[in-house]
Amino acid sequence: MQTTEPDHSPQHGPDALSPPPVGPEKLPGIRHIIAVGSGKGGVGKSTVSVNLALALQQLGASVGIVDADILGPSIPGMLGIPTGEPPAMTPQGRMIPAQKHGLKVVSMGMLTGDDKPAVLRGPMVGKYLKMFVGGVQWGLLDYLILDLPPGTGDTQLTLAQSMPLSGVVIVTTPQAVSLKIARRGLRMFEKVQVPILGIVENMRTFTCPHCGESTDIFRHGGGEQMSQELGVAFLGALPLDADVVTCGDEGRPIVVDQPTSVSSQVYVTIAAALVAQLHAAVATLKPFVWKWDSNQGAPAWLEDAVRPAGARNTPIGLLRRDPRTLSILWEDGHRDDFDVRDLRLSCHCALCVEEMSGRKLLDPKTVRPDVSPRQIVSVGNYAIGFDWNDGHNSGIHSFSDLRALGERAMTKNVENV
Ligand SMILES: Nc1ncnc2c1ncn2[C@@H]1O[C@H](COP(=O)(O)OP(=O)(O)OP(=O)(O)O)[C@@H](O)[C@H]1O
Repeated sequence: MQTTEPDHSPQHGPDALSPPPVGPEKLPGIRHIIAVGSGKGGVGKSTVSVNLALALQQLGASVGIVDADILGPSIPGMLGIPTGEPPAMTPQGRMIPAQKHGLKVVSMGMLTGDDKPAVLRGPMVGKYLKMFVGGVQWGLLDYLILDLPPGTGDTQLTLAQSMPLSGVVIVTTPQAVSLKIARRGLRMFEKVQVPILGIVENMRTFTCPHCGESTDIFRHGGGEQMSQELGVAFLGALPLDADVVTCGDEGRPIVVDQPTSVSSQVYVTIAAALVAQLHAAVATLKPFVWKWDSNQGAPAWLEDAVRPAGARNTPIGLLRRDPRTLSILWEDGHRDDFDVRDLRLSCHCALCVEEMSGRKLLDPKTVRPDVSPRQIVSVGNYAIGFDWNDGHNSGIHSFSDLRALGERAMTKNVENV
């Protein structure tokens, strides 16, 4: 039988210290299901999952965690939960999760033990995953964290398509190779319409405990740059910290063992940013296919979602102001009005701009004055794609490009005054 601690987890709902989680429950009793993923292995995804869960708990939420790495479970070890002891079951045949440090936990490691590999075929992995989420007596949870295995394969797709995820947090380290793979993982989630809640950069700066000098061993700021490029929130950067390893190995995660350490404080900041993102996500635009002439399928215009500290690259409204003008309202309250022909001219797809040199291939003289969109579609939560009435339909405008375009136009107008 799996040992469980008495339930010290905070109360669900109005008593919580953090802003109450918003939105309808994703599963009965569970407000938000949040996947934590990465492209590359070993970037600290499980460490982040565990400490983020504990930091959310510190903010007053009740939190569960599923070790969705069915083939290589590591969460029991990090939390100090004995492995190979099957969990207790309710009379109705639902699994009772283990409890440690106030978190409710389910992992394949509890069934198989640490050193016995679970040899399962793809469909079985999917079945276990569904059981670990839907077949568990979770009780009331504000957040259920799913620690995904690395990669962009079957498990991630099964989860993304079969679970009502509130979104995914992507963990990366600052090296180029990790960023590249994280970007691929991010795109996969966007393709299957899972909101990206933000990027966490792990192992950024190492501060020598002897001399106090800081070194960026794996470079610096790549995660932040990626978030800007893709218009995705940057949740925070964690230092490279030897104590994180020791704490993880000893089953006492750093947020529990050293709550005042720099790492723990960053975790609490990341948890708060994640909660803010979930609030914002409730108000963000839903996917759309928008017929320009008839305005059928027009996306929302959510003025109520404007926040002074809102993201610059997150649109909260798109509007056909008149047949020649597309307005975009950004979360920080700024509005851009784009002439649709200017948007056609600014297309930078491979047909309009030479990829290697950046040389413009599109001659403005060849673009008719009355060019306008036939259709505009959302592309993940980072861009829109245009189908133009001149037959061109390969261009995608990312929100960060559109915001920059609006800014350039504004500067030009000021210069011309
Ligand atoms: N910020 C950090 N500073 C130092 N070490 C860290 C940090 N984050 C994680 N680690 C260490 O890196 C190793 C890998 O971490 P972890 O197992 O969390 O990665 P993962 O991405 O989940 O791996 P996998 O791909 O196997 O699932 C562990 O030894 C962990 O203690």
